[in-house]
Amino acid sequence: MTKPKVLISDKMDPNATRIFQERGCDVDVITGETPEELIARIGQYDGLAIRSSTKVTKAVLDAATNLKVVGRAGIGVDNVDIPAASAQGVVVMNTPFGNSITTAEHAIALMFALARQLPEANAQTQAGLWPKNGFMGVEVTGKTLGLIGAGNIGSIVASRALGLKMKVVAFDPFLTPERAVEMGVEKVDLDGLLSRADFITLHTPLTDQTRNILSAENLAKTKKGVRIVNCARGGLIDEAALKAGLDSGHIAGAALDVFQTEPAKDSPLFGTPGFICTPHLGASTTEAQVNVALQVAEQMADFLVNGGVTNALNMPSLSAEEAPKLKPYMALAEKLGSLVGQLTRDSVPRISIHTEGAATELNGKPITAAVLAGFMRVQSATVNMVNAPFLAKDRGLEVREVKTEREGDYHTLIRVSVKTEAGERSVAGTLFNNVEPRLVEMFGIKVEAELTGHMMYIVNEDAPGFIGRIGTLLGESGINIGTFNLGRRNAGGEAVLLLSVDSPVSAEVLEKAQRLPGVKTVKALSF
Ligand SMILES: NC(=O)C1=CN([C@@H]2O[C@H](COP(=O)(O)OP(=O)(O)OC[C@H]3O[C@@H](n4cnc5c(N)ncnc54)[C@H](O)[C@@H]3O)[C@@H](O)[C@H]2O)C=CC1
Ligand SMILES: O=C(O)C(=O)COP(=O)(O)O
Repeated sequence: MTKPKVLISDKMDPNATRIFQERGCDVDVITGETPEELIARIGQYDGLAIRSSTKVTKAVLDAATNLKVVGRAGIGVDNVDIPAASAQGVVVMNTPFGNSITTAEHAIALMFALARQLPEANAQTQAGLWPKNGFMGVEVTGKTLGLIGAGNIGSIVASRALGLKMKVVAFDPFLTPERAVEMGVEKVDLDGLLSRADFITLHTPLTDQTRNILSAENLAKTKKGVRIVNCARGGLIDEAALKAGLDSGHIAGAALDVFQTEPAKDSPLFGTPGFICTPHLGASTTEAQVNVALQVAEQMADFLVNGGVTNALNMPSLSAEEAPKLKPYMALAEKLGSLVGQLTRDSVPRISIHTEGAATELNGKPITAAVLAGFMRVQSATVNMVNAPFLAKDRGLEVREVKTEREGDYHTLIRVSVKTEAGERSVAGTLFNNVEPRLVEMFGIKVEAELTGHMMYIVNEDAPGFIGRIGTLLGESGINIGTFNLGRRNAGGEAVLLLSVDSPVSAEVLEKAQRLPGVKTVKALSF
C-alpha cells in the first residue's frame, strides 16, 4: 500500500511531523506559500494540516483531487470552506480543546493589560519618562465580566474570573440554566450584558449570527467606561465603531488579538488611546502548540491509515476501536445502498435503513452514511460517506433509521428500503463470519449472493430451461460466469437470478437476454 501523503502548510510544532511519520504517512512541511502555489501543489496530497493562515477555499479544494482530510491544529475553521469540502467528500477536523486554556489565559492577560494599561506604561517607562502619575488603573475584583459565548474557552475564562472575585454574566443562547449554575455565572440576554458589564470578553465562533455582534448600535448600549477584549474572531466587532467609542471616551479600553482582516498590518485603531493588540497570539504557547500538533497529526493519521474519525465537523465520529468492527458493516451497507441505487429508476423521496441483531450495537451514523454513499453513487461518482448525507438533505431525501435489537433469521442484518412510485422495495444483507458482506434478500425473495465486481440481475418467470438459455447466451458472447445465485418467490412464480461475471456485460448482450422467453427485467450491475 502506498503511504498517505500529508502537507503541513502552516507553522506547526515539529511533533506533528514526527507523529505523521511514526503512523505511516509521508510529510512535507511547506509554509508561507501563496494561494496559487498551494493550488499548484495540493493535487498530490491525501491530507492537509493547517492553522489559521492557510485559506482552504473552494479553488484550493477543486485542485485537491486526492485530498481526503483537512486537519486544523486549533479550533476556528472559518478559514476552511466547509460546505465545499463536504460537497467534495473531504473530511474537516479540528482539535477543539488543545489550545482553549491558553486562549482563555490570553483573554485574562489582555483584561489585566487593559485594567492597568501595561503596554503603554511599559513603553513610556522604557523611554525614560517614569510616568508614575499617568497611569491610574482599575481593580478587577468586584467588577462584572460579560461573557459573550460560554463554550470551552468562555467557561475557562469564567472560572478564572470567578477566582479573581469578579461577577460573571454570560450571554449564550445555547447555555442551559443548569450549566450556568454549574459554571457559577448568571445567564443574561445580550442587552442585559451590555448594560451591566465593566469588562466584555468574546468567545463565540464567527457565524452569520455572531458577525458584528458588537455593532455600533450594541456598543452604544454598553456602560460608559467599558473595557472590551476579543480573542475570538475579528468579524465579531465593528472596528470603526470601536474606534469611535474609544475616541469619544465612552469605551475606556479595547484589546484585540484578532482583526477583521489578518494579517492586520495597518488599522485605524493603531495608536488610539486605550487600544492594545496582539497579532493573533491567543493559541501561541508551547503547551498549546504541542497539544494541537500532536492531536491533529494523530487524528489525521488515524483517519488516513485506519479510517478512524475524531472531531470531524462534517462527518460522524468513528473511534479507532470501532473502525475495524464497523468496516465490514460499512462495506455491506454501501453495497446494499448501491444495489438499490442501481435498480431504482423512479425518484425516491424516502430511504430507510433498518438494522437488526448485532448491527444495532454499533454506531449507526457511519452505516447510514455508507448506505447513502452507495445509493447516490449512481447519480454522481464523487459521492462518498462525507458528502452523501449532505447531498441527501440537499435533494430532499428523507432518511429513516430503525433498530430492532432482537435477532431475526440472521445474527446481524441491514435492510435498506426505498419508497418508490411502485411502492416500498427492500434488500437485506448480513455478514458471514462477521466479515463477509452477503446479500440475503431482494425485493421479498430470498437470494444469497456476494455483491462484487460485474454482475447481471435478471427477473424471469420460473420455468424449466431458462438457466440453460442464459448460460448459452453468455457463453456465446464470451462472458464467463463466476457465481450463480438464484431465488424465487414460489415454484413457477417470479424468480431472481444474480450472476457474477468476469467482464462487463454489453448493451447488446443485455438486449438479447431481455428477449429470452419469460424474462421480465435484465440489468447490468457493478460493485
Ligand atoms: N485567538 C486565538 O488564537 C484563538 C481563538 N479561538 C476562537 O475562540 C472561539 C471560541 O472557541 P471555543 O470556546 O473553543 O468554542 P465553543 O464552540 O466551545 O464555544 C463557542 C460558544 O459560542 C456560543 N455561541 C454560538 N453562537 C452564539 C451567539 N449567536 N451568541 C452567543 N453565543 C453563541 C456557543 O453556544 C458556544 O457555547 C472560536 O471562534 C475560536 O476560533 C480559539 C482558539 C484560539
Ligand atoms: O484555534 C483557533 O481558533 C485559533 O484562532 C488559533 O489560531 P492559530 O492556530 O494560532 O493561527
